[in-house]
Amino acid sequence: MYTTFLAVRSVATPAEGVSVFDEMVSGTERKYYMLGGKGGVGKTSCAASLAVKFANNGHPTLVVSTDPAHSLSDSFAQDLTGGTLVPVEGPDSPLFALEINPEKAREEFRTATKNNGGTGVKDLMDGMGLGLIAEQLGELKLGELLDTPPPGLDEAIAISKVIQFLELQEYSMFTRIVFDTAPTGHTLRLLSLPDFLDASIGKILKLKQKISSATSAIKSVFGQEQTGNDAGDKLERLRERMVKVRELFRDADSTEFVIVTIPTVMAVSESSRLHASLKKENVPVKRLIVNQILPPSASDCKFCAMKRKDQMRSLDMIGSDPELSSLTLIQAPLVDVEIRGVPALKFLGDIVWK
Ligand SMILES: Nc1ncnc2c1ncn2[C@@H]1O[C@H](COP(=O)(O)OP(=O)(O)OP(=O)(O)O)[C@@H](O)[C@H]1O
Repeated sequence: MYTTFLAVRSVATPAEGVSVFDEMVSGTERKYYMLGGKGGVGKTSCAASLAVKFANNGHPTLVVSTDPAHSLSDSFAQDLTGGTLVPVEGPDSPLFALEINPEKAREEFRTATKNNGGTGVKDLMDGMGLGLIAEQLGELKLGELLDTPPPGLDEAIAISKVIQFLELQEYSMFTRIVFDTAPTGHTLRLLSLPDFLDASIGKILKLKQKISSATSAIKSVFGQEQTGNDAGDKLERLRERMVKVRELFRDADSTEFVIVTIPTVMAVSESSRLHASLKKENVPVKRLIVNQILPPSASDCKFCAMKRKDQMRSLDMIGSDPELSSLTLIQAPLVDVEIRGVPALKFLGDIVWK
């Protein structure tokens, strides 16, 4: 059995009589929760426990991971891999998981782009004496961009894939969607990425348009069959989805980014920087989970006493940090067993999400 001591304290208390979780669970319109923070602080455990709690409170819920390490499978102690919707056994209402492998998503996108246009268009252009435009297209280096992706591109493509899925009928049932996001650095880069993608994809699309009007003029002279512009369409759809992701991240009515941290000076400092950058990007943040707090004990060993004192200092630091002090603080204890499987996640969820 799990034993714990728990304190959920609010620095900025939510509206009188309304608990943190009441606010999160109310309403049947779709809401997104994104959990982010430094590696290893407990994002996956908190995300999975929130998803279990939503499902146990009547919300058909989807929990998404774009982490190549497949930590959701480990956390739920069930095989949730495969890149498609997988039901999670245990909760009262439907809970599904979706694990997207970012590297695989980029590879799929690259293959599709290559097959549908990349080299195909170039060969066609060469054959028609339009090598110059083909070279220009080559200079845009889409292949290279996908071979050596800039930081965050994998996650961006993976998240855009999730957004694409969410448009499908089978996903319409979900009223709560919980993202177990990538670690801090990647998350930040991802948030600034859509602007970059927007610019580079826009450039590619313009050139594609130029080429297709040139080729259709030539084709109409020689009576050749018109080929599709699938790669262009694909890029356009990726661009549209990236814009959607950016809007979704910033929509305070439907989305909340929850920062997860641990009580160490390093983690708190990083969380403070994370909140500052999220604010700059207009991403709505209301809550900060401080996870793995040592519970008090009557018979304290010297190590525990020292450790707890250290943790208290970090908590005080949060209280006086200009970035973090305005957030609702949720303290979660370090429990004495590893949190794996639905019963353990329910246990953690009942502690964290009150
Ligand atoms: N409050 C807690 N008490 C005890 N163990 C915990 C607690 N929170 C998390 N853990 C354990 O810590 C480990 C890391 O947790 P988790 O995988 O949730 O972190 P993460 O931030 O998602 O990590 P990563 O960034 O590597 O994906 C796991 O073994 C988990 O069971």
